[in-house]
Amino acid sequence: MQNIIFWFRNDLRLHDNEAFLEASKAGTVIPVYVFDTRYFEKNFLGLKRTGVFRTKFLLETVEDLRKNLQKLGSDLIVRTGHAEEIIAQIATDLEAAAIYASKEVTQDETTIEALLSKQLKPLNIDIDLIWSATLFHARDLPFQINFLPKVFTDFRKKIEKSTKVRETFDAPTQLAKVEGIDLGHIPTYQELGFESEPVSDERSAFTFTGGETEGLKRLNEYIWQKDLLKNYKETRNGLIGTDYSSKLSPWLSLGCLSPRQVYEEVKKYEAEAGANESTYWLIFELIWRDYFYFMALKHGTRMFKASGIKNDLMKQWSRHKPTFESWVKGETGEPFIDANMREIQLTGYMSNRGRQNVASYLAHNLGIDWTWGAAYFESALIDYDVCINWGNWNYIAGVGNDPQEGRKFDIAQQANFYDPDQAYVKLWLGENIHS
Ligand SMILES: Cc1cc2nc3c(=O)[nH]c(=O)nc-3n(C[C@H](O)[C@H](O)[C@H](O)COP(=O)(O)OP(=O)(O)OC[C@H]3O[C@@H](n4cnc5c(N)ncnc54)[C@H](O)[C@@H]3O)c2cc1C
Repeated sequence: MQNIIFWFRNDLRLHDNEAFLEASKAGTVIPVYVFDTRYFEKNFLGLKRTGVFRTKFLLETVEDLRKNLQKLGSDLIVRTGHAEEIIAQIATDLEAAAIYASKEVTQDETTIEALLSKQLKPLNIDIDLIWSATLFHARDLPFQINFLPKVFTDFRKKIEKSTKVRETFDAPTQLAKVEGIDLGHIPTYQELGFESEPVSDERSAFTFTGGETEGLKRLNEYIWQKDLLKNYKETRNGLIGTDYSSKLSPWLSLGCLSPRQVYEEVKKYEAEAGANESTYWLIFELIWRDYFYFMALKHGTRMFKASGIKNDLMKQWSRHKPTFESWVKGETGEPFIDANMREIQLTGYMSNRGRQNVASYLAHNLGIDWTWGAAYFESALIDYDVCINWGNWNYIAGVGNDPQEGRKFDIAQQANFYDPDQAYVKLWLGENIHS
């Protein structure tokens, strides 16, 4: 049987992984994961692109993936370096016939794909990139990507009317042994440039562990064991604790969970326990997630520029560092903002309600270049997803497609409504809520 390299990227799972399944059918699959050092470098703000909370989650995820592959008779080759060089080297050493991987959509990721493709050309090795990140398959969109509707509601209505979510793929049940190559070790925090692992905070709303196994467990706990889905729409704007929203985002972002798996579980619940607005709303949020992926596909690098996908060159942004730093540290003097910014700094997680408010505050109240906020989120968030993060920031900063021309929140009103007794603010800022 010919050797086929499977390059794991942001699809760190065995269930519903079409690319992996195809690779395992095409020959002896050699699973590889590369800790690409470019993602651990510092960005223009001097922050590591992948901060310590996401690193922890990623390390746990790769460890879990390796264990799950071992259970099927295979293993995971782990390397640290530049993905295109490492994958091409392994392919050469093992005389691989082809590389399979999941397709990505954004600039850095597609650049790496192109670099790999270039390295493979003289070796005459094919690369097969398979779409796997979204609920609705890119090929099933009822329009060409250039005609992606400018408004989310139009997108949602069109796709719900004419497109079916494809069925999930089962995980393979048995795999061939990986032989003739050093498996390599999962890097330590120090090897990735951190002094130590993060300190956990007992106030955290995210207390879970990385990996497909834990992701599937949380999905089951959220929908079935704790029966939380049935009230999701009413609780989702909560601020404290693990259960006000699903907390599936870190697993979805690394691909430990597939959105179609979540969809099927929701449908199963609806069939058994009944559908309601809440059960639909989780799917509605996954459609938002899809929208940002397709937006990234359509608009490319524009999403990362201050002028945004709208190419708004008129809007002037401040780049006043001390003001930005006060936002990062949670020292703006606005308690609701400061509490949220402390939470993200100390845990890597922040509620959706918090994210909307702090992003609006940075862009509209402080007038700071919103790309700084997005880059800070990239470093700090445990669930960072390039499409969702930059897409949401575009939207809130008013340089996206939002017909409302930006989302300026009245912070005091939001705090009164979502944190009426100040329990959240007190949790993060202490009893005397002056930051
Ligand atoms: C400025 C800003 C930046 C954000 N950055 C990210 C990011 O990097 N990664 C990320 O996963 N989410 C991001 N979000 C979206 C959202 O805040 C998180 O997905 C959500 O808070 C995660 O918690 P949950 O899984 O409990 O969400 P739930 O409310 O349980 O939602 C279920 C799932 O739906 C998707 N979803 C929910 N809200 C949104 C949304 N607004 N846009 C797109 N998809 C959504 C997520 O995959 C989420 O896991 C951002 C939102 C804002 C306003």
